[in-house]
Amino acid sequence: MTELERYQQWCERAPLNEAGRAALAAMQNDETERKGCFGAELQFGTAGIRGIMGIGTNRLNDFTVRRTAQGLAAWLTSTELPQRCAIGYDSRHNSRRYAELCAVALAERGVHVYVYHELAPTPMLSFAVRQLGCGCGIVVSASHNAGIYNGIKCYGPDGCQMTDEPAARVFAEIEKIPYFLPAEKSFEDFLAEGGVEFIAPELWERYYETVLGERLATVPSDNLNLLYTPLCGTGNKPVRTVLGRIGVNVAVVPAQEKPDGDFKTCEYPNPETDAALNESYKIARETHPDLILGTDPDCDRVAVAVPVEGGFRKLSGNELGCLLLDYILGTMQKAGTLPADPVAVRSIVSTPMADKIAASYGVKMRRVLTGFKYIGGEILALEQKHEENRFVFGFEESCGYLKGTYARDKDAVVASMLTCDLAAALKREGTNLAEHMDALYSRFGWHEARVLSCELQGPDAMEISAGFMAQMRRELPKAVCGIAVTSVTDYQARVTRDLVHGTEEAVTLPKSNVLVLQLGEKGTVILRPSGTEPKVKIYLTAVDTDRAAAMKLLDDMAAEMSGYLPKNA
Ligand SMILES: O=P(O)(O)OC[C@H]1O[C@H](O)[C@H](O)[C@@H](O)[C@@H]1O
Repeated sequence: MTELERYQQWCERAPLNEAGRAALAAMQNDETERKGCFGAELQFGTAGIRGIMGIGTNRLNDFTVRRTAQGLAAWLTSTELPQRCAIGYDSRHNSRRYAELCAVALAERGVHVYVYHELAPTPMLSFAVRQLGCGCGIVVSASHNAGIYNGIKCYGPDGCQMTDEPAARVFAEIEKIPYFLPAEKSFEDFLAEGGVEFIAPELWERYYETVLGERLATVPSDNLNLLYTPLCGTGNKPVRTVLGRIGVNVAVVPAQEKPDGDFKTCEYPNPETDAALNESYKIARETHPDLILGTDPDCDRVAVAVPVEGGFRKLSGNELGCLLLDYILGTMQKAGTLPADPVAVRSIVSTPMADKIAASYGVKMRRVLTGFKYIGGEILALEQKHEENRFVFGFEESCGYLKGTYARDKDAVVASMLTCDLAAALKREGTNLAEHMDALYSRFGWHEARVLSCELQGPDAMEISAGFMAQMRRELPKAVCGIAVTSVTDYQARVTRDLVHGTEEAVTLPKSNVLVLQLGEKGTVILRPSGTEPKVKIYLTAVDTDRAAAMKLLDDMAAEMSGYLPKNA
């Protein structure tokens, strides 16, 4: 179907209210807007289906949400899996509404639905899927995206976001479903009949106990003064509960304490950005906490900053990953609790420094594609061999971390707890996370990293990003900053070409639109389109035994590589 045909179909058949009809009419002569709304249908990306809320096949709205849940229900009812689904949602506009629409779509097909009675973190949904023996799960959230977005993340029976294969099967079901199948019963009807029920408060308590069970510290962290922000999302209650129980003195950023779909004072609540903590910095200048910590709206990722002379040093996702990895492996090794043949996992775009830290404890780091679902997939593979206790830690440079196997998605609650315990232990030794990080750099080499990204505007974003990757494949740089490219890995073609020896090796990871240029021991350049936002990303790493040299190289690499970014930004 063409964009115009889709538009026409909605004009004729969509049961819209007056505002909806007016929005459709306004698009008639506005090709850009129409293309944005009807130019495509929402697709599964890095983290499920995500899009701007609005009218059309390419937007999140009652019809596309209902259809997605109907597709999920069609898939579930065609399997032997338990006919149960758990649903969670965050603080975004329409999140609760979409959660109810999803519940109805599943209950209509005889699936028993459990819904959180109030907003809850993504990892708590993952936990609920496992605890309640569900065949699938849903989180209504667009994670870190700006407030105009929302999304539907779909989970499998292991509590992990669906990986490519099941997601493709669900997607095939979604595509068979017409957009405007009316619902005969309401959410309240199903609640009254028992087809839908709220998740019991006991599960919250069990989750807290489980997270606390992952603790490594043996003394309270009551020497730590923390400034915390839930960034207007779901973290406020669970993070404060867990940190309270380990003794941390927590002050909360008032303007960001309550749920707010507009994310006022943090319009782009992405923990990868320094700006996510701007409001916290204002307060910290007055209150002088030991540490600042923020969790993103669905509380699966965490941002951490340390007050340093003259300001604040925000740790990157890679840095916190290295600190937590070293803390976990070091503490477990000392306590004699490190399992035999431990498994730690990172994504291919996360820092290789973690591999060196892991190796120093005799642990081999596994690498997976971008998307925490692939880390969850590694845990599932271990579980199938009854070896899940070998999993010690998983992380991504985008600020997602998991210790434990009780959830199969990144968990900012457990990450906050471990970070605070480590910070408290360091404070007792007269140091802090920033200095400790620098000590790791001195030991393992300075791995300076930066992500360049370019936001693509307008309805042609997908084509521009595809064009960018194709162009890079056609005209691969032979050198970056005068450093020869020693190998190129194309995850799409699933091959690594060693340019020094002229050999080729097959890539074992699934196909993905990613290109990796290796600059010998000096660094890497990785290119991929984002799967959650209209962006292309270039991940740079510069390595040197000298800090200034690594930073200089990184700056030079950034200057050179930014010239390759598409121009419509
Ligand atoms: O780089 P993107 O595709 O935009 O994804 C950004 C992040 O989104 C989600 O949080 C995924 O779980 C992460 O794995 C990913 O790194």
